[in-house]
Amino acid sequence: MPSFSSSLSRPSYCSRTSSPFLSNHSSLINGDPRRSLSFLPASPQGLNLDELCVRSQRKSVQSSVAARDGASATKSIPADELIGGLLSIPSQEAAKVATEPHGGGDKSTVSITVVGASGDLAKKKIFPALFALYYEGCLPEHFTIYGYARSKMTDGELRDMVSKTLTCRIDKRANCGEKMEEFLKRCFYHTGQYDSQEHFVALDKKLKEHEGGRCSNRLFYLSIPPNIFVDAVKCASSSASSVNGWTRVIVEKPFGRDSKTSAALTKSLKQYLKEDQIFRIDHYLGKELVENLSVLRFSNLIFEPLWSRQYIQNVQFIFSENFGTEGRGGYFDHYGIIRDIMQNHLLQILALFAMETPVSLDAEDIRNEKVKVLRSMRPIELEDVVVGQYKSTTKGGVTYPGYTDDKTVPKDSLTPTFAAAALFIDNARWDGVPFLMKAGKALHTRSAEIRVQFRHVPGNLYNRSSGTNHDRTTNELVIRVQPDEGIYLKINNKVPGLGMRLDQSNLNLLYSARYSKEIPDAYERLLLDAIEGERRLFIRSDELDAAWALFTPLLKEIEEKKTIPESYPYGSRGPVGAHYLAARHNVQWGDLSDQ
Ligand SMILES: NC(=O)C1=CN([C@@H]2O[C@H](COP(=O)(O)OP(=O)(O)OC[C@H]3O[C@@H](n4cnc5c(N)ncnc54)[C@H](OP(=O)(O)O)[C@@H]3O)[C@@H](O)[C@H]2O)C=CC1
Ligand SMILES: O=C1O[C@H](COP(=O)(O)O)[C@@H](O)[C@H](O)[C@H]1O
Repeated sequence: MPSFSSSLSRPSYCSRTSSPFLSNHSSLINGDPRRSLSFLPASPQGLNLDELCVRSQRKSVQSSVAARDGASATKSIPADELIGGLLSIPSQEAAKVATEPHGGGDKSTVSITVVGASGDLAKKKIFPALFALYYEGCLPEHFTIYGYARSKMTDGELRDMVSKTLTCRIDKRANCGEKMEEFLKRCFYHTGQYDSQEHFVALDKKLKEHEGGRCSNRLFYLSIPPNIFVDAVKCASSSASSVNGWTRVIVEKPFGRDSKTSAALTKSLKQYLKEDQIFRIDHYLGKELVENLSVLRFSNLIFEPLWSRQYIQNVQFIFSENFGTEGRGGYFDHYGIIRDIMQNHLLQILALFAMETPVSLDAEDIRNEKVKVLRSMRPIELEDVVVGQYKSTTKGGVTYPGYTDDKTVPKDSLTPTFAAAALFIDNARWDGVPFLMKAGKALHTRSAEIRVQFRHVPGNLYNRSSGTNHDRTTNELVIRVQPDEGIYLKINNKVPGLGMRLDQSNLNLLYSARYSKEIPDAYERLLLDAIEGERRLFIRSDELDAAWALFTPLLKEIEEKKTIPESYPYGSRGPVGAHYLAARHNVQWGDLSDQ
């Protein structure tokens, strides 16, 4: 098979040079192919690490920043703003940085602080993703990981906790134990309050010890409840920012619960951080098949010409989980499925799916196109939405709890655990095409997929000759995000034999059959991107504003009218209302007819 890999010497697993996105980005946008080799900071201004560390002494650098309206503008930004609010590099350190020769990644460090390290997400996703990156050789030579939380823990206890969550890649178990040991030795813990400058100053001191006078880059991952985001950012930025490299903060969702609260959060964060330091994570954008969506469309001649109202009858974004809110009812009840899944994960995929061809594969060009799609969306009508809530059911002698059986959920809660909606994009490409979304918890299966149903063949010859209505069996392209990642295209074919019977079959790219490699977790990709300063898969503030502008009026209406969700049994296919909704738009849910 032809290989698209470049000869750059980054480990092949984490090298995204085979991706058109990164090859363009690293070599053309930053103009410095070394960035992908040595973890030089991906500053938007195209400086390499050596330059940034030295120039930060001079108080001012030229920085090309993405303007909020998406246009790129070059303006002068004081270096102290650029690097996170502090500029107190000791002169010996500065001199050291300035006199070191260019070209090596070995004089920079990356310190990753997981804020909220004792929590569920940190254990489940962040530490395992960091280990996977280390295991595959994707982390820079000098890196340190700090867990930060209020819980009292020693370094050893953190390592114990983390070690329980680590797994090895299926295809490389050989020296896994050794790698784990090495990784754990790079993990440390600091106990502190999220609003204590003093505790962050102490963290800073420890980080500096590990950084050993090298040019330091710092990444903070806010894996804490949203009500303490701003406190933690305030303390991290003013007491533990890097003084000579970059400082970035990954912020987990929820980013507010409506336009107003989201804008307030953004405003507060921007008191302490520049937009280009904020990495708003939507982990669905880090999923392999979501990444592949643009590749599929823009690098295959056969798809892009079909990508419009002319050939596509409807598009479906389906998310389903076969478990309830177990353990997260308190959080969930405040948000509901529309905020938890639709306004972010599904809408982000929709925007990627429907955007116009970006000018380039640069983050700003892609995000500009996504924003345009979001701004072109028609306000969502309540009548185009169905909400549901799961109820208890007993199957095979086992009783599954209803949503309101969760002790952390009020008995009279109207929070939807299921929603289906028809959305429209009022632009020339998509005029009149229903974009259906469906998301639910406690359904019969766990899956996430994108379904593209094409129009019927005009004047289908086989309708006439066989007397069968083949208009029902249109082509359908399915991108199965999870599980069993794959892409398949439903086509019509003749059943072999002397007669003329038509059948529908799948042209199937099943990843597990095609590739022996394990698919990386979304958090691995996103953490690596944040370390590299690649913003393409993170949400820019204007994207977030547009997403909330679309959903806020609907959410308000649902809440004000106290819309009663339709009940559905735990483990079922969801409320029947979803079928009527689809039928009103002349659509059948593909996941139901595809069993
Ligand atoms: N868990 C998941 O699957 C997902 C989580 N997220 C988001 O990621 C973030 C972290 O999630 P998760 O790990 O589940 O959260 P947790 O509830 O587990 O909280 C993480 C840590 O924050 C501290 N904490 C919890 N509540 C408070 C509080 N009221 N005040 C101060 N500190 C508190 C605790 O650490 P300590 O007491 O030691 O300080 C806790 O271990 C949240 O924003 C969540 O919405 C997003 C997607 C999925
Ligand atoms: O963001 C969230 O996502 C998870 C589902 O993520 P997945 O990668 O396991 O599909 C969902 O369970 C959770 O409610 C939501 O907050």
